[in-house]
Amino acid sequence: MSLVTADGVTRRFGSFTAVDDVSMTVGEGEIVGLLGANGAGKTTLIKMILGLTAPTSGRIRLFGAAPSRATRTRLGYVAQGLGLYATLTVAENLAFVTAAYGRKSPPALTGALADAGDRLVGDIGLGLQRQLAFTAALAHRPALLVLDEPTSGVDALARARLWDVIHDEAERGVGVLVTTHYMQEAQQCDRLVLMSRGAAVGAGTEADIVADTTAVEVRTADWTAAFDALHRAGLAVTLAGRHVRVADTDPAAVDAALRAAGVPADVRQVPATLEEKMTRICRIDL
Ligand SMILES: Nc1ncnc2c1ncn2[C@@H]1O[C@H](COP(=O)(O)OP(=O)(O)OP(=O)(O)O)[C@@H](O)[C@H]1O
Repeated sequence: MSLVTADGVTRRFGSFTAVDDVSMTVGEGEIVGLLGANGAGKTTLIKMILGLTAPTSGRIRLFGAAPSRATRTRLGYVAQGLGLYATLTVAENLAFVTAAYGRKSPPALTGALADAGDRLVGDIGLGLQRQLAFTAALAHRPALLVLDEPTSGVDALARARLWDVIHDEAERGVGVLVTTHYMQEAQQCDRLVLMSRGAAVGAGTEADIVADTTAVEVRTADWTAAFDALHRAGLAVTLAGRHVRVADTDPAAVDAALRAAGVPADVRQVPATLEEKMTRICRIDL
């Protein structure tokens, strides 16, 4: 069953279109990633799915019905700003959220959160705050988890732990909608929706999205000179090990820039990575 269905959803703010005719679904046990540059419309789409903002046109269905107080009790939401109370303790925050969802007692705190139970949330680190926000969002056993940039600002280990929780929930049948800027996180999703300037410009698996997009790989003994020359030519150049890669261009343009700088190199067209596909889209956004 589809937990979320967005059907041709548009949201305007005055004459500005923040979300433009987006259709998407999230099914049971599915992790759907929402990707896009800052301002692409991800948070606005999430707010419409949660029922916090009404679409200007189009239709949202949450558990088969229009978003409402009733549907809201079946979802867990971790906002970008986490929505915790800095002047309450860890335990008090959890008790408060649990009560707000009408459950009698909060779940037992475990691990580092248990050790920090009596500390004010404002005094604990961001990694632990994010862990608490997850625990609070999951306390009432929601059928759908909506996560807006859930791991931004936390270290790699804490990020991996949070993703373990996300995968565990999905395995129990919970649907997950997650926005992220991290390509490694995007690769953990079952499906992706790419947003640019409010519109969904790509959808499907990573392979579906990258499709036949290509990048250029440069092999050379003098990769620092090659990187420098391509950067100065205004190309989207990155380093992958000692290989120089250039997104959103063709071999002829790269060859010309390298020749002009007098850097001998072997230039070839290769399949793009997801990140390079995103670079392409984000450059269009600028
Ligand atoms: N209430 C509002 N009034 C006017 N414009 C808004 C409002 N909310 C969002 N916008 C605009 O809509 C666009 C999309 O914003 P949104 O927050 O959805 O993007 P985003 O993809 O979530 O970006 P980010 O990753 O930075 O949060 C932005 O240009 C933003 O300024």
